[in-house]
Amino acid sequence: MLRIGLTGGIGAGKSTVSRILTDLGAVVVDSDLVAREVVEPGTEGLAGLVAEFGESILQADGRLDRPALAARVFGDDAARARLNAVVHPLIGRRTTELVESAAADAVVVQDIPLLVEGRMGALFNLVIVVYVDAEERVRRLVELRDVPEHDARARMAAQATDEQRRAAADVWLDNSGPPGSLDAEVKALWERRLVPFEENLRSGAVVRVHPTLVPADPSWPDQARRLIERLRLACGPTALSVDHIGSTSVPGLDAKDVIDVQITVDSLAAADALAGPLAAAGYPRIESITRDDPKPDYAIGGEADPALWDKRFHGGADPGRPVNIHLRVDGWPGQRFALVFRDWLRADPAARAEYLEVKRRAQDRAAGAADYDEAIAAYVDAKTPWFDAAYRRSMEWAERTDRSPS
Ligand SMILES: CC(C)(COP(=O)(O)OP(=O)(O)OC[C@H]1O[C@@H](n2cnc3c(N)ncnc32)[C@H](O)[C@@H]1O)[C@@H](O)C(=O)NCCC(=O)NCCS
Ligand SMILES: Nc1ncnc2c1ncn2[C@@H]1O[C@H](COP(=O)(O)OP(=O)(O)OP(=O)(O)O)[C@@H](O)[C@H]1O
Repeated sequence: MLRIGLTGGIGAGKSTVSRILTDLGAVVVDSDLVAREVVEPGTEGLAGLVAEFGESILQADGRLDRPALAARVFGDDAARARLNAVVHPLIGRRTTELVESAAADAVVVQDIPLLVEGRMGALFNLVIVVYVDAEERVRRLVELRDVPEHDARARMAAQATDEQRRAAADVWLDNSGPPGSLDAEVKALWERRLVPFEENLRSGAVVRVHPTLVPADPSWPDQARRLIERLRLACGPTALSVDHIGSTSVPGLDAKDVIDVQITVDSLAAADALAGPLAAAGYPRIESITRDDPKPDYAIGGEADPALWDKRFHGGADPGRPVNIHLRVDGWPGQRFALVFRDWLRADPAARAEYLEVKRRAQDRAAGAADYDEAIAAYVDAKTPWFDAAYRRSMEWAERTDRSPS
């Protein structure tokens, strides 16, 4: 089962996107509908609200007077917090039941207006944000849905900002265009990313990309941050630290469009214990980067016992975001080097330029390869001699500047 979180500010078009996804075959769980269900007459939810806000929030027929409650909570942070404290746990429980009843191969889309506010992003394999500028949202709510303008604005003020939503978004859908303008984009997302992602997740397949350099992407650190949040959740306290490493962690450095992350653990046995949870979260283990090289790490730092370079290696199931996940043991040379090498490149423009040249040559060598495995092997081989020296240089730099990895 692939779990997608769908969110956006009020009036941005979540329901519109949900409908397109439902037509394509997704199982949609709508939090606004669940929120209504848990306060139906006779429920624990409605009793809780009456205990909190009094009988004045009931209509004559005993049902919740929604406009009356809305008038009390939008514009009053404390009252809204009391409302949320009553209903959110009930919404969460019922949502879990609905999600668990979906088929094993379902793409489940949870439409959650308050996903960002509730910091729920890491619970999902992917977060989709629907965006429309606030003034246009007000216009649509007032003109198309008859929402009073002050109510629309009060709700917006009670929600996350566009900037906060952008930071949480793996996929950003701009719904500023005319009706229907998102149809093709959502269909392409479904066919090219969500369906293959679900298949990969179920079969344990990982996404591989040919080693081609792309210009530095300023959104890499944000993408890594979301990946790290998901990995922390999957690993729990067994992960002593989860860090963005590699070229995508060095601002301005062109790189393969693959995010590298290091999970530090206290033993290889601890890394092995994480294989199951990581695979379930969409990050299955790979035996080796290349077909012929059972020890994928660079044979560098010759003074150290090669066994101390051992690690576990995982990839990702999302076709839209290739990742390399390195599990290494705390204090072993490879674990330290990953962090020191990153910090050295961040601090030293000349080292960065040198490394870029090495990567360009490696890319050229990989370009002639017959298949993926050969290409990666050629790419890694071309970089290894430089890495051997870079290991010593970066470690010397760390000692000289008295840096422990930041
Ligand atoms: C206050 C209530 C009774 C008003 O009902 P009403 O029918 O007017 O609105 P409805 O529930 O359809 O929500 C419409 C939109 O308002 C916004 N909204 C609703 N509740 C909240 C909230 N607690 N905080 C911020 N925005 C909210 C969302 O964008 C939502 O999509 C109702 O919104 C409610 O019970 N809210 C608490 C549950 C909740 O948080 N729901 C939203 C996400 S799960
Ligand atoms: N591209 C568009 N152009 C114009 N109007 C649109 C567009 N997309 C959606 N709308 C309209 O804007 C309004 C809000 O859209 P929708 O109901 O999908 O938003 P929502 O994010 O689900 O809102 P809510 O937060 O209330 O659940 C609706 O009346 C919808 O028909």
